[in-house]
Amino acid sequence: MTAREYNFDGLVGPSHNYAGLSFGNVASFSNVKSESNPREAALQGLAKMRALAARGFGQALLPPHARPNFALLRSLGFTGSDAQVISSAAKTSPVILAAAYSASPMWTANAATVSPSPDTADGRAHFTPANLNNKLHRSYEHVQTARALRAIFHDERHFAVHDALPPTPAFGDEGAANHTRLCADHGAPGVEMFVYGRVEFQPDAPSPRRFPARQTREASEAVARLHGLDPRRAVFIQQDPDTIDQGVFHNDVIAVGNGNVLFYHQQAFADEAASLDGLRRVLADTGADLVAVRVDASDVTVADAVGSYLFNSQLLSRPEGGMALLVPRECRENAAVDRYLDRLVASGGPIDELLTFDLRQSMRNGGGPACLRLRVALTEQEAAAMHQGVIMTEALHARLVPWVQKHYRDRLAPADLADPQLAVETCAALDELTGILGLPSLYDFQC
Ligand SMILES: N=C(N)NCCC[C@H](NC(=O)CCC(=O)O)C(=O)O
Repeated sequence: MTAREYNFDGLVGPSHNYAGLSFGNVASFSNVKSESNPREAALQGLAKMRALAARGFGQALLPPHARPNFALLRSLGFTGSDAQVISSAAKTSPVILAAAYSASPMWTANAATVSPSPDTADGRAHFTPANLNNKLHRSYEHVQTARALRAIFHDERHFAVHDALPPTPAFGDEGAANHTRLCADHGAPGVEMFVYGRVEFQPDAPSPRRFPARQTREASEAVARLHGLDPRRAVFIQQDPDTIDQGVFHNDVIAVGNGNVLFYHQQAFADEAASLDGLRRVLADTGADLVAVRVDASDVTVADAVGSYLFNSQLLSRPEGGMALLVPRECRENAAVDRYLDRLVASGGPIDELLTFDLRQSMRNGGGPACLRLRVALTEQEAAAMHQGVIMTEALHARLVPWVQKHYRDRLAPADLADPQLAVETCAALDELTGILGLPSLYDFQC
């Protein structure tokens, strides 16, 4: 069956800001309390979506979440009118207010894990929203994510959207950022590779010492079970705990795969040789040969990988053949990475084109091109069955740009989160957005 990969990018919400909420994410911590530009962030994201759609890649979007999250604030004891809730949270605990205001759902690689229909026992595409329970500001995203996914993938003959895993450290789940599907073809059964940072029920297993391992093996195994994956085609690999301690808080900061190609850093996995052997063997059973593009530490250090987000690139199969690597501008500004990339595309290997995008606003919170997208491989029938209003087209882009320009601020400082007007503006923006996307009643405030 022919199938095509769609990248569902997170549309950046109007409250995009730098609050330093993600311990272990170097960029989030370094840019804490600096001023953001939500308008520019949204336009940078839209420019990427538009360019990929224009090149013939499947491109769609996931809408932002309502902010601030009043349910969270009220559950933590802030009372009164919406304006009073904001004002008392701002006075008592600005960090809680920032958590309730985070635009982090823009990083849709963490929205869910997706198994396309050729991999699952019931022949449907399965989605499990990630519980993201390692960070307060991300731990409640799954509620709205499930709602949006159920609205878009509403046809239960084709799609199954599960609830998130139990929100407890044993089942820490960060979604597709730690999940890579390798295959001969999107429409053929593939190998699903789950990368975890620690094992809850085996306390002597290696784990990082400095920064948290957000994904557990137990969570990855549970998602594979929920999706009805064939155990012979699901592979579980441990991330190198030392790289987590150097700021590699998700596997997609150190490796990316597409088709039969795995582009990865030598220090990505705890046991590189065994991991690669296992993958190669399992992939061979599906009729595909693994092409491993290994980046040596002598060419690019882990620090350079984290600073440039080389591996947080999108590896894309061009409709006309060959693969392009979409990298953030920071890769061209890092001398070692820049040199490496020039050699990579000239090497005669599978990656023969570079696309460079300015995603600085998102990058400053540790979100590169690959963080901004959720990959969903769909057959033609499935693509026709999903909600069409979220598919990126020139026409949709042309409606969204003025919508952003009308509603988004061009500067947001931490103190601005205390301004009750920001909540009013956000609500108006999202209300209008549901009209543009044709997704009525997407948010609680609309019910
Ligand atoms: N690697 C992938 N797939 N995603 C990147 C997510 C970045 C996100 N940053 C933040 O949540 C920062 C928010 C702040 O500090 O304001 C995170 O750490 O979870």
